Amino acid sequence: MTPAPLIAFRSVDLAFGDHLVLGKLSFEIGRGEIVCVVGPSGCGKTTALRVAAGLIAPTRGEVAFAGAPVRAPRRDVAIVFQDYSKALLPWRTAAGNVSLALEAMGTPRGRRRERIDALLKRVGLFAFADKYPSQMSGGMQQRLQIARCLAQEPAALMMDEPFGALDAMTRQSLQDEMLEIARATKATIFFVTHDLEEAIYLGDRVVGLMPHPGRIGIELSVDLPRPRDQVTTRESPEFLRLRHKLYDFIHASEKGGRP
Ligand SMILES: Nc1ncnc2c1ncn2[C@@H]1O[C@H](COP(=O)(O)OP(=O)(O)OP(=O)(O)O)[C@@H](O)[C@H]1O
Repeated sequence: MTPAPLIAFRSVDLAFGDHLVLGKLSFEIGRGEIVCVVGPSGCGKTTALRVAAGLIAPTRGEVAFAGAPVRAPRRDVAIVFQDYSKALLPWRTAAGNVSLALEAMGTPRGRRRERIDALLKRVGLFAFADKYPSQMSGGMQQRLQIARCLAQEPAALMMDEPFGALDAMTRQSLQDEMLEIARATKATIFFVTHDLEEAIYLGDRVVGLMPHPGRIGIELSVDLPRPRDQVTTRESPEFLRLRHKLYDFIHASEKGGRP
């Protein structure tokens, strides 16, 4: 018997006024699975993530989390936004930003320091505990946002273009750090990206949405060995085959037809 999915979209419609953004969207994400969602601009990727996170309610249908309908944001679901500068408090140090999440969780004062140190170590920022976000690079600020999310000990991480604002080298190192975090924490990851190669590199599965309204256009299993490697994985024939399929899908769906 296959285990019950952690996240299940069940025929989700989402309309903003009379604009139907998601139409009968159905797909599932298993526990511990990394599912990357791609699709042309405006097809509803962010909207799907916001529905799954309980930030917006579906117009029809439901998203279930561990079998229960999602009706509001959950403590065990953390969201990583692209815009780290808005997600962090500029007047708090790195340690202070992580502490905020622990305070919200009700972690006793005496246990916070140890947790903060462990979380900052996990994202390679231990030496920067006393620095303010403005004293950190974009990549470091994004790692700090991730550390703050991990403080929630989330069962699922919802990541909306988290590396979209970073340069190529920083992006690759954060991809690898994220994969290591996923391996170590066994968190389930719903990852939205424009970058088809990023989706294949990270994912166990890639879901491509078609627009008007947003719905599944393609689902690809990524049978590439882990741990993945920025050079050999990206050069492998299977990676190139998947990339080809996804590019064809995006081009066709941008033109409005199925590939
Ligand atoms: N709060 C809102 N009110 C009205 N319309 C919205 C709202 N949020 C999103 N939309 C519309 O819903 C559609 C899907 O937006 P969404 O941001 O989910 O797409 P996306 O696939 O993530 O796009 P992108 O790749 O460009 O980030 C767009 O047409 C957008 O204008």
